[in-house]
Amino acid sequence: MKILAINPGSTSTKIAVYENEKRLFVKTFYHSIETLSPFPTINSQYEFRKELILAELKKEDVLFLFDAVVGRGGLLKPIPSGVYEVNETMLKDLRNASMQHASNLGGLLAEDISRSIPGCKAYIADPVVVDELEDVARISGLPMLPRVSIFHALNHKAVGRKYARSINKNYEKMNLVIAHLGGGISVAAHRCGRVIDVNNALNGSGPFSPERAGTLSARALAELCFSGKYSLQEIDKMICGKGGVMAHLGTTDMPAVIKKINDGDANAELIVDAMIYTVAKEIGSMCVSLRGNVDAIILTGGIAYNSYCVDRLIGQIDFLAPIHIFPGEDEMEALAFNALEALQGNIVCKVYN
Ligand SMILES: Nc1ncnc2c1ncn2[C@@H]1O[C@H](COP(=O)(O)OP(=O)(O)OP(=O)(O)O)[C@@H](O)[C@H]1O
Ligand SMILES: CCCC(=O)O
Repeated sequence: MKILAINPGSTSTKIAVYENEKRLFVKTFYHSIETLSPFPTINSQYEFRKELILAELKKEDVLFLFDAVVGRGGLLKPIPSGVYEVNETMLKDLRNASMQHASNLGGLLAEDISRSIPGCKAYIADPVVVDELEDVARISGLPMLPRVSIFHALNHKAVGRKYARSINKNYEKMNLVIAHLGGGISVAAHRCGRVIDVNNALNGSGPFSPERAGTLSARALAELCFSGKYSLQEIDKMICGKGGVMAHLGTTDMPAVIKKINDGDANAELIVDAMIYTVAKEIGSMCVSLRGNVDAIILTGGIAYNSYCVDRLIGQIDFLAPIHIFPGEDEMEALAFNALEALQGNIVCKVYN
């Protein structure tokens, strides 16, 4: 079985081709701010990203050989974890998503490319809107603003399963707290294979991150909104894109920030320590969601490569449960393996409606 996986990110498009479980090639196209600035919306980047992918596949001579094309899915309606065959309802919701997110292009590109290949399936797997919250975790202090599950579901699930396999256990029988530490940060309580609580990593809840503001004072934010100084778009950017470390230090490049700290920048040190402190508190809170019954805490995402951040974080949470580090992310492999399982009939595809 040959599978094409597509993962559109805010500043990159990653593609990978798999023959069953073997990766044949992977390619990351980085998109500079200058390249993307002519596009007013994420959806308007569609043709640009599609042409890049098709040109690469032609170069590799694999264009018409796929059994499935699988894309990272976007801001759909909340859905259970799993693999979904792309259908008309999904395409419509991806085109009209209420928020911009690069992963909205994943399902659209998968369907478009698969259409010209006879018998080829189009899938998405574990999109950012995977929702397995317990009822109590949905309720906020305002009925009209319930808590919402938006997080790095694909990598959370892949890393949870990988850790369980590494100790010959079943992910569905374990209790894990997983923290994805990337440009955005999500911390989730996984109880027996279900994410019963997680911060909304996109929309201002939980820890602050390299580019997101995390939980803010509601009243102070309301005052900012009504100050007349900012548009909704500008406030949106403060919450997601230009918040967090970016707002304090003008960069999301954590290795560069750590270098500043090593060169004696006390303010950079304070900001990174503060970010780590918010992550540690969120991890503690997810341990409470699991009533202290936690088999392991797993740290993943780009920042998990960095010993400064990881050591400080561990220093604050090591009394809670054993900690394991899975740096980076496994999203391409997770997409391809999910598609392979669906093609082979080992899992039943879910229907989006
Ligand atoms: N070796 C490293 N040491 C420290 N930080 C790193 C390292 N590599 C990447 N990062 C930081 O991790 C963040 C990006 O992480 P990652 O690549 O997991 O996320 P992303 O795909 O950009 O965003 P997200 O994870 O929110 O989808 C950036 O802030 C980057 O500076
Ligand atoms: C929260 C979902 C993925 C991301 O944009 O960081």
